[in-house]
Amino acid sequence: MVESTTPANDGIAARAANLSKIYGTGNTQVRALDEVDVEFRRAEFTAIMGPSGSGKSTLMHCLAGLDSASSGSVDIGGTELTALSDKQMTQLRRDRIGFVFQAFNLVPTLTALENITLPLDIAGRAPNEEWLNTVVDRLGLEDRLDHRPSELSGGQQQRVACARALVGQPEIVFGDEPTGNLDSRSGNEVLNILRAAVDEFGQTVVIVTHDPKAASFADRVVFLSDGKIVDELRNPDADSIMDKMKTLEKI
Ligand SMILES: Nc1ncnc2c1ncn2[C@@H]1O[C@H](COP(=O)(O)OP(=O)(O)OP(=O)(O)O)[C@@H](O)[C@H]1O
Repeated sequence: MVESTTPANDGIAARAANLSKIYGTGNTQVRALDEVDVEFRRAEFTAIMGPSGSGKSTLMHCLAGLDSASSGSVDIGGTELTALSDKQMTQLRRDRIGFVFQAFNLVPTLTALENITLPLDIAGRAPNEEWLNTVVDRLGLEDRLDHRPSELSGGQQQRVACARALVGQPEIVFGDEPTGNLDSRSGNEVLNILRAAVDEFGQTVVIVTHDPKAASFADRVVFLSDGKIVDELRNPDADSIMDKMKTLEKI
């Protein structure tokens, strides 16, 4: 396990400092992130929004150690990611970060339960049975545990993906458009689960979304435009988020 190198009790689960990401070279160069400074507090639910191409996925991928920064730094719970070897980065992603993707990303040949415990199995960690039962129960998956993904609805598959992300009690859960492939009812179920994970279990959650309704479940919405953080809202409602997005899309 990659341990924190600074005290983990500063209340910050993840931090980007002066973070830039440049794709390509010469004429085709794109500055996807432009000196971004942002912090994500523990036990908070944050949504990242912004017009298409503003850098949302790039920011999330750099924060989650799925992509590397061109300059600047990213810190997860006191561990500076740029200082890690590939092996240490893989371990950090496995042990300290949970992921929920738009496309669910479940293993088709495994049952729901096997999918949920897969990251722990790979890490050689036994699940905490009480916590596993709590998560399964809270997500309403008790009678679906022996089913394979193809035998589950999209909403159920995404609930399995949420259980997989939460069961290891990671320091932070990242969601890349976690409701993007779901109807509004299933999407609301997933958002309620993420909200409850924050409120009841002190989980830290950061999602990228295009949907103002989804973002309104968050404690805080951070707005990106042209690779920069340009605004944020606290305790937002869907209307105020939509108004903010309209002004950004006009720029
Ligand atoms: N691998 C890549 N190579 C070159 N350019 C890239 C790459 N990935 C992203 N970009 C560019 O970086 C910028 C930011 O992309 P990013 O996917 O982070 O935006 P986004 O806000 O998530 O967009 P969307 O809402 O459309 O998903 C865009 O101009 C995009 O074209």
